[in-house]
Amino acid sequence: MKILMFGAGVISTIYGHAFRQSGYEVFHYVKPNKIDELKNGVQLHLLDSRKSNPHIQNYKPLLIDELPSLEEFDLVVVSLRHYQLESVLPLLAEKLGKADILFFNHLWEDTSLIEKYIQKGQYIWGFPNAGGGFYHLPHLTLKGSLMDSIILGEMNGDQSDKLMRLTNIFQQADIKVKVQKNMQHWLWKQFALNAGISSMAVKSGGMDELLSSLPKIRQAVLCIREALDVCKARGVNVKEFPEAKAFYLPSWLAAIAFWGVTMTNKQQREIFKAYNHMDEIQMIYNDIIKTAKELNVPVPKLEGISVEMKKIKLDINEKKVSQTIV
Ligand SMILES: NC(=O)C1=CN([C@@H]2O[C@H](COP(=O)(O)OP(=O)(O)OC[C@H]3O[C@@H](n4cnc5c(N)ncnc54)[C@H](OP(=O)(O)O)[C@@H]3O)[C@@H](O)[C@H]2O)C=CC1
Ligand SMILES: CC(C)(CO)C(=O)C(=O)O
Repeated sequence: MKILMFGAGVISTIYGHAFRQSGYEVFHYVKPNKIDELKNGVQLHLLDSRKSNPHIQNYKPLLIDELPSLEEFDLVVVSLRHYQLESVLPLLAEKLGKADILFFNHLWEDTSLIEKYIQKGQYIWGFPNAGGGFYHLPHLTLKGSLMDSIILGEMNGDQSDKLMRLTNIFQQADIKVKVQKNMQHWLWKQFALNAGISSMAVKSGGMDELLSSLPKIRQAVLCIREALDVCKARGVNVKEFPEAKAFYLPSWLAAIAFWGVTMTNKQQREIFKAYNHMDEIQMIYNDIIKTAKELNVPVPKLEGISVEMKKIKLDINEKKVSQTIV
């Protein structure tokens, strides 16, 4: 089995490593300037819910800086920040041939963006149940978690052969697949959850500060509800997703439940704490606010964070985590 990971970001590295562990031949297509940065590999500090011990290991990705024909591969995984997608679509389309692509990231547009370049039947969407961030300690280190399941679904809800084939590939790496019938709505809902949580983390001065304060978590719950209102205005029945429905409990109860999850699920807590893409947080926030304006959805709590969001520059979490694991 030959797999191409587009890039060597957090998600591509975590799953590239998991695929290699299960015997697949994994290549990472990276920009030329990354070859030198990655030549000594990446030190992984991963909580892996498939195993009892944390995973501490050096991963040396096989790197290529020229994209070959994608038909050579059994699976092509593209996991980028949502706002990077558009810039890579022409290149992917040029190299695609008869191959299929798994997009494995957030999406806030609709799929017409993708279909300007890639036909409906040639891609599928998934979402990782993993995450974290890179730290220079000074060796390049990826701190985060890998859970034992992912989300996957055809945009039209079909149980296609492609879906089955991809499910098998993940299952052989001990990763279960939870199939979503309405992937577009699932992705919008997920984007809204991210917007609410990560913008309140910024407002709180960091994820630790947020997760250790019930009043702040309650504010995050209220922000999430506003972001979910934007999804509702796009026609999403948010209550059909249990992880979103929980935020409609009375706000203190929802806050306690959320805090409880982060206390008991140490992998999820680690993802929240190690995640450090401050510019992505800013873009997700800006996108939610923009759509709220377009659709006339009031989002006063989120708008109340605009000053802090504009000031985002430095990576607060990076400093904290580096102190704890060196
Ligand atoms: N990190 C996390 O905890 C989680 C992330 N996600 C989602 O998964 C998606 C991916 O996230 P993540 O892996 O963290 O993001 P990263 O920024 O770590 O990874 C994206 C990678 O793609 C590379 N890239 C971008 N454009 C190109 C290009 N033209 N050619 C080659 N490489 C390119 C980037 O390289 P460069 O940096 O050089 O531009 C970067 O290494 C996002 O939607 C994110 O929200 C979901 C759950 C958790
Ligand atoms: C960890 C988090 C919230 C990024 O912080 C995420 O899981 C997501 O992007 O949906």
